[in-house]
Amino acid sequence: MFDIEVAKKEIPFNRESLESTLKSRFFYAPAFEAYGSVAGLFDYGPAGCAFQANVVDQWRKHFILEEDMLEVDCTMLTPYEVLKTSGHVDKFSDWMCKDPKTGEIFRADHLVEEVLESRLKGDQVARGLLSNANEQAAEDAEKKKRKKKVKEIQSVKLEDDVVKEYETVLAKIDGYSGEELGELMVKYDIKNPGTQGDLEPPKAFNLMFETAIGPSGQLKGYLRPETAQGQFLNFNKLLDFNNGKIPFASASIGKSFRNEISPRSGLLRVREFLMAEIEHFVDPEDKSHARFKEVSDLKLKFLPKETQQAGSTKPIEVSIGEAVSTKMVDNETLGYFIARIYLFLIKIGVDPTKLRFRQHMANEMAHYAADCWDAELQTSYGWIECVGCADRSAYDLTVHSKKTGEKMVVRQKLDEPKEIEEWEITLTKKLFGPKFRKDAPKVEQYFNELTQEELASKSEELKNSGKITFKVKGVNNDEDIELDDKFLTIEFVKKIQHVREFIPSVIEPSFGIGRIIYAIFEHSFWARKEDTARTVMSFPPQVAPSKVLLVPLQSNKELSAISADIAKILRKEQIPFKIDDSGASIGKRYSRNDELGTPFGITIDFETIEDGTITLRERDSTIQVRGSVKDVLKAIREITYEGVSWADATKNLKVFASQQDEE
Ligand SMILES: Nc1ncnc2c1ncn2[C@@H]1O[C@H](COP(=O)(O)OP(=O)(O)OP(=O)(O)O)[C@@H](O)[C@H]1O
Repeated sequence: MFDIEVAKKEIPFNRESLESTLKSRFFYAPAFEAYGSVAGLFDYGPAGCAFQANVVDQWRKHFILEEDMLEVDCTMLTPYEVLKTSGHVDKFSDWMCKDPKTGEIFRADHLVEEVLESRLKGDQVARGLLSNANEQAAEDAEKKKRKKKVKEIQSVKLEDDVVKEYETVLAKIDGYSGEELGELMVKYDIKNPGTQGDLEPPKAFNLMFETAIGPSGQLKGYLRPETAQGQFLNFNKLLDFNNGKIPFASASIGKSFRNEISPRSGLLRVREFLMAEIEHFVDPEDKSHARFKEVSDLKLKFLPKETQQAGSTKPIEVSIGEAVSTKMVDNETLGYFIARIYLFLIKIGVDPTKLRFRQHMANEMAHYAADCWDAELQTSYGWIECVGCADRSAYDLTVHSKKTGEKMVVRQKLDEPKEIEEWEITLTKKLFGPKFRKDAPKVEQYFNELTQEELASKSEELKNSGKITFKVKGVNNDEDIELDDKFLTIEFVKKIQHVREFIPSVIEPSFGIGRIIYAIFEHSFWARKEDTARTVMSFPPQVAPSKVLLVPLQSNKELSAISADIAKILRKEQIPFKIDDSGASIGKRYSRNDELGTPFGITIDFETIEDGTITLRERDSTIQVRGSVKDVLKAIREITYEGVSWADATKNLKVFASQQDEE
C-alpha cells in the first residue's frame, strides 16, 4: 500500500528544488522583476492565487461560518490618531543597527540570532558533529548566485557553559529590548558579519508605512499594519448587530503592510501580506467557551514560557483540556481557539509533526496582554510564527473609547438590582463657559473620561488642598490648570445598579496567510524515488489550485469531443479543472500537474469511445481506476468536497493497471 508519509521521507527535502518548482509553475514571483524588484514584495501567479483563494475559503468556512462570526472589511488607509491611540505610532517598531562605514542596516535580533547560530555550528564542526557545514553554505550561495561573500563557519570549539549560554539566549531571542540586544552585541562581540566593522547600538525603527491622506498633506495616515483596529472601531455597530449580546466575534481578511527592516525568506517576511484576523469579544469575568468540550481531548504540542526560560525547546504534549485546567493556557476561550487553529492548519495541509504552540514570555508580550500563544510551523528556515493567538484583555476598546469619548461597553440587565458605591463627579457647568470659553467641552470631556481610580485621587486632592491641578491637551497652552471646589464636587455615592456595564476582553487569533501558504508548500513537497526530477505537491484536494487534469490520450477528434463533453459537466458542477491536449507524453502531462498539486487525472482513451469509461489517476500514489464518467466524477466530488477517502470513494471502480505514468 502506498504511504505518502513514507514517500515524502525517502528523498530529503530540498529547498532549491521547491523554489524552482514554485517559480516554474508560477505560484509566486518577486514583484516588478523587470525593474529589478523590491525586497519583500511578491506577486502571486495563477496557481498561487487559486491556492490562496482556497485557503481563504476554508478559513471562512472553518471560522466565520462555523462560529457565526461577523465579517467586516475595513479600510487599509488609517488616520494617524487611530494608530497613535492604539500604541502603534510609539511602539510598533523593530530594533535596527547601522554600520556607519558601509551604511548597511541589520535587524538587531536577527543579527544576534544568526551570529550565535553560526558560532554554535562552528562548535559542532570542531567537535566533529557536523562535517560539511561550509561546503553546504558555499553550495547554497553558489546556487542562489548571492553577490555577498558567505560568512564562513569557523571551526571553533566553545566552552560548554558558553554553548549553554548561547542556547539560552537563542531560546529567548524574541523577547529582548533594544538595550538588551545592544548589551548582547557588546558581550558577544557581534559586528557586521561581512566586514567585521563596528555597528551602532540598536535604534527603534517604526514599521508602518506613512502617507498623507488628501491633497493638503495635512491629514497624516498610515497603511494599516494589522486589520484589528478597524474591527475595534466598529465594535458598537457589531454589538448592536448582535442584539447587544456577547460573546461574539468579528473577523476580517485583508492586506496589511509592514516596512520590514530586512525582508527575507521568500513569503515568510514580506512588506505587504494578507492577514485573516478574528476579534472575539468576551466577558472578562467569564472566559469559558460553550464549545470547549468539543475540543478538550485534542492533544497538542506546547512550548510554555517556563520551558523557554530554562533554555529548552522541547515541547510538552498534553490535551488542550489539561492545558487549560492547569492554567498553562489562561482560559477556555483562548484554549478553544488554539485547538481550532490546529484543526484548521491540519485541514489545509500543514504537517502535524511540524506544528507547535509557543507561549510568549512576559517580556515579549504586550503589557496589557493576559496570555499569548503562537502557532509555529517548522520549515527549512526554522520554526516560524504563522498564527498569533492573544488575549488582549480590554486594552484596545479602553484606549479608543477614552480617546474618542465614545463608550465601547456591553450593557447587561442584572437579574436582581445591586447596590454599589462609586465615585461621581458633578461639574458646575455654568462656570465652565466663562472660564474656558470654546475649550469648555474639552475640559468637560477630560472629567467625563476619568476612571474610578483617578476620581478617587482627585477627590483626595480636592479635600486636602481645596483645588485640583490637571492638564488638558490643547487647553491653556498645555500648561497646568487649577480649579477649586466651586467648579466641581467629587463624592463617593451609593447607587442601585440595574444594568452591569463593562468593556469586554478580546481574544485575537491572527493569521498570516502567506506564511501559512509557504509552510504548506514545504510540508507538501516531495520528489519521486524513481526519478527525483519528478516532484509533487501533495495538497489536500480541497485546497489544491485545480482539482482535475483532463488528458485525451492522443490528438484525435473523437477523444477531443469526449473531453469537451466532460469539461462541460465539470464546469457545470464548478469543479476546477484543466485540459492538457498538448503533444507531450502522458507521463509528462501528469508530472507537470503533480507539481501544481492537481489531485486527480482523467484519461480519455480509445476504450472510452467504445464503452464510455474513463480512467481516474490519483496524484500521490499514481494508482488508476476505471469507471463510467458519472461514477468517476462522483468519486472526485466525494473526495474533494465531502472528505470521503480515496479507498471508499473508488471501491466500486475497477483498478486499472497501466503504464501511462511512464515516459
Ligand atoms: N512581515 C511579515 N510577512 C508575512 N507575514 C507576517 C509578517 N509579519 C507578520 N506576519 C503574519 O501576521 C501574523 C500576526 O502578526 P503579529 O503582529 O503577531 O506578528 P509578529 O509577532 O510581528 O511577527 P514577527 O515577530 O515574525 O515579525 C503573524 O503570525 C504572521 O503570520
